[in-house]
Amino acid sequence: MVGKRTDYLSWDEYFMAVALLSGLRSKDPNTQVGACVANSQNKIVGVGYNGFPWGCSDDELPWSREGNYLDTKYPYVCHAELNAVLNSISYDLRDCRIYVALFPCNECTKVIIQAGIREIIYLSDKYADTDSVRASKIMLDKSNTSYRQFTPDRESILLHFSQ
Ligand SMILES: O=c1[nH]c(=O)n([C@H]2C[C@H](O)[C@@H](COP(=O)(O)O)O2)cc1CO
Ligand SMILES: [Zn+2]
Repeated sequence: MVGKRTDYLSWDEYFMAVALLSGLRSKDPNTQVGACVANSQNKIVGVGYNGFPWGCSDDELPWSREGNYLDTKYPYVCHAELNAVLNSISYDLRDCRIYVALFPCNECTKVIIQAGIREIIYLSDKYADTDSVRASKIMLDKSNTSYRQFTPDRESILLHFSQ
């Protein structure tokens, strides 16, 4: 009897990889964030990445990090998590999980909690020492929304377009 493949992706690896793949769509030159929402049946119900709102051209708005506020990306960019929730095919995200490349900021955390998402699985926590992420954790703890860091069992996943 031929047994099953053994190196198939786990659900966590699969959804995190979809989040990272989505992040590759981002035009942000500094930080590309992707997010993937999966429901309790392990179906993907929303994906997103950081980018400017509909109709706001990437060629007309700045991707700068520094300078006058209005000349930076910060007031304009929609975060990956917000887009994943807004792009969702399901209105009700109760009991879903969200996979994100970067720990959610406080504004996305509000969106995640209000949408009813019950768990955040993140890869990087590079802004852990900011008040935004501290506020996220305060709100997540109070609302009993769990979060855990994704610990990969493999270094990378390779995709080949030529078979
Ligand atoms: O949770 C997040 N989700 C998300 O999409 N982002 C986006 C906004 C910006 O485009 C970029 C952060 O830019 P920077 O690392 O250069 O400050 O990542 C940032 C965060 C956390 O700050
Ligand atoms: Zn955010």
